[in-house]
Amino acid sequence: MSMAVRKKRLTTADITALKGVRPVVSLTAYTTPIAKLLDPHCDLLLVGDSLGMVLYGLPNTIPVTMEMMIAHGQAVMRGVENACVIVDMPFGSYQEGPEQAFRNAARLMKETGCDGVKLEGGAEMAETISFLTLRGIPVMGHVGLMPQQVNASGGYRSLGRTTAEAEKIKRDALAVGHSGAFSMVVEGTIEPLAREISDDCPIPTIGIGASPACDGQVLVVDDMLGVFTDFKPRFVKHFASLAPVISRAVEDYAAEVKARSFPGPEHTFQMKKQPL
Ligand SMILES: Nc1nc(=O)c2c([nH]1)NC[C@@H]1CN(c3ccc(C(=O)N[C@@H](CCC(=O)O)C(=O)O)cc3)CN21
Ligand SMILES: CC(C)C(=O)C(=O)O
Ligand SMILES: [Mg+2]
Repeated sequence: MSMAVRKKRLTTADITALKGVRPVVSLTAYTTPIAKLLDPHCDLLLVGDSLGMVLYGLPNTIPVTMEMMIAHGQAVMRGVENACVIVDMPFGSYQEGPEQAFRNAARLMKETGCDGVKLEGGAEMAETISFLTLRGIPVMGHVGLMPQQVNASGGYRSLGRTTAEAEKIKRDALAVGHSGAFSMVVEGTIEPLAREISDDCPIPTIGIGASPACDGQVLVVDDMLGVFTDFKPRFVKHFASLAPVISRAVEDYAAEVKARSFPGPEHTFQMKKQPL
């Protein structure tokens, strides 16, 4: 007798348990077909608010809404059977305090079926992270370069080069690390600082522009595939260059339409052959 066995998706607890075992593999995902392609190879898929810049052409992540995060969270959930799925809380949906954060995080969980949420912030967010985790919402932290602070920090630059800056980020990481968060993103920090944080925090650090010293890595999928090319930060590696592939395909299509060589007979419907 054989039973159909379905392997269960990774939980946030499974991600935490990977610390000290092997690096956590993570990428962003925003759509069902891309989630299906990434799912077998990734431990964690992040529905990042970077979708505002990557999918919607916005100048930064500030205008991203709950409705956008819910729509794309639902799309990604339809494509996964292995990876843990985390949805970014957008700017303005959690900074007022723990109650506002819980209300919006619960909405993301209920309406998408995701495994947890991510929010940006250091020591000032530790109380909010504890409030959510104690009430059943797994939270991923995000310290170092925090893109939702772009209007306060005046741009996207790597951090931790001065001792004052490094000490603040260290304090932030430790506060998040002891707040109940299951894991945290460390973004845009120098290697020695990322190593110290990873050594001293009890939860996995997932780096982006934060060196190989982290307990895992994450990249924006459109960056690593070479689809999104408006800017290329130093930390991005193009594992493929799809932009020119897409351009060439569209160029060929345009030429064939103009030449009437597409659609061909194999793409064309005809009347059934009738008996004479
Ligand atoms: N497509 C995309 N990829 C990302 O990694 C990403 C987003 N969008 N949107 C949200 C934030 C913004 N991020 C960014 C954007 C630009 C740089 C950048 O241009 N960095 C330069 C300068 C670094 C410095 O001055 O220290 C670099 O060369 O890395 C870094 C992070 C990271 N996140
Ligand atoms: C790159 C990750 C960490 C992120 O926050 C995003 O994609 O929005
Ligand atoms: Mg984000």
